[in-house]
Amino acid sequence: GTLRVDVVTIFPEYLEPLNVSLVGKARARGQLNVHVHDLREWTYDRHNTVDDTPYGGGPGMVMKTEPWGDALDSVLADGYETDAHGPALIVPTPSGRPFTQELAVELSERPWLVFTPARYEGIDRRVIDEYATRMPVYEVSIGDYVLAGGEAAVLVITEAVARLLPGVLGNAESHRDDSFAPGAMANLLEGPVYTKPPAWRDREIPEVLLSGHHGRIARWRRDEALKRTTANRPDLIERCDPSAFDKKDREM
Ligand SMILES: COC(=O)c1ccnc(N)c1
Repeated sequence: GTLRVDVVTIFPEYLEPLNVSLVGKARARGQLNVHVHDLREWTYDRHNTVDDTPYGGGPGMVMKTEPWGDALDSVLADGYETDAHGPALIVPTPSGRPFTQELAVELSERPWLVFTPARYEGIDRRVIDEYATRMPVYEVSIGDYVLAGGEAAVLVITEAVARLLPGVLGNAESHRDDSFAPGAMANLLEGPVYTKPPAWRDREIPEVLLSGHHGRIARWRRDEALKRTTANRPDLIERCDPSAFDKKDREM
């Protein structure tokens, strides 16, 4: 089915990239419906105020409840079930759960994602509490760093989810060997890749890749993946399951 994505933001122009490339094609094919809403449409004062100083003091500003409540009620007014077929609220925040390929898969199986990117200091907690009574709320971080707003995270999450939709990625198989994809490659980074020409500036292709020997090629790729994971992500190494590779090799 079609995935519906709604984004409520004070920077609608930031989401323009969702109209191009992979996500743009998925939209054109009707696999994805993206609606971007300007939060300021739901402000009624002269300055279109969306934030205010934090109770309890402290730096920065917090986004106010009323504009969000009116905006989300309007977005959800299209009617929705409150079960697995209904919308989920996705709140990008540095204090959220880590966004992973596994979470991307989980979100890609839902019919409707409503994103509420906010400024760094966040949205008044009562907004999340209010909508958590009607739908699943995913507070999601795309990494251990702080952004000025959550819009870039919406682009990241939407792209990671959209490419998993059936038919959106040309080669359906390419999910299987993704870094982090479940199965033998779970928790392993992909190794080096090569294509024509066979020689470039005196640099040639590893012989094994030209051998046509699929078993040796798979083993070489596994070893290269293990090398790269050890180098770049030692935290993943103890989680990966090399025995799964042996099974895969035996199949070869
Ligand atoms: C304002 O949002 C953020 O700064 C943010 C959102 C999601 N992930 C992050 N690492 C930061």
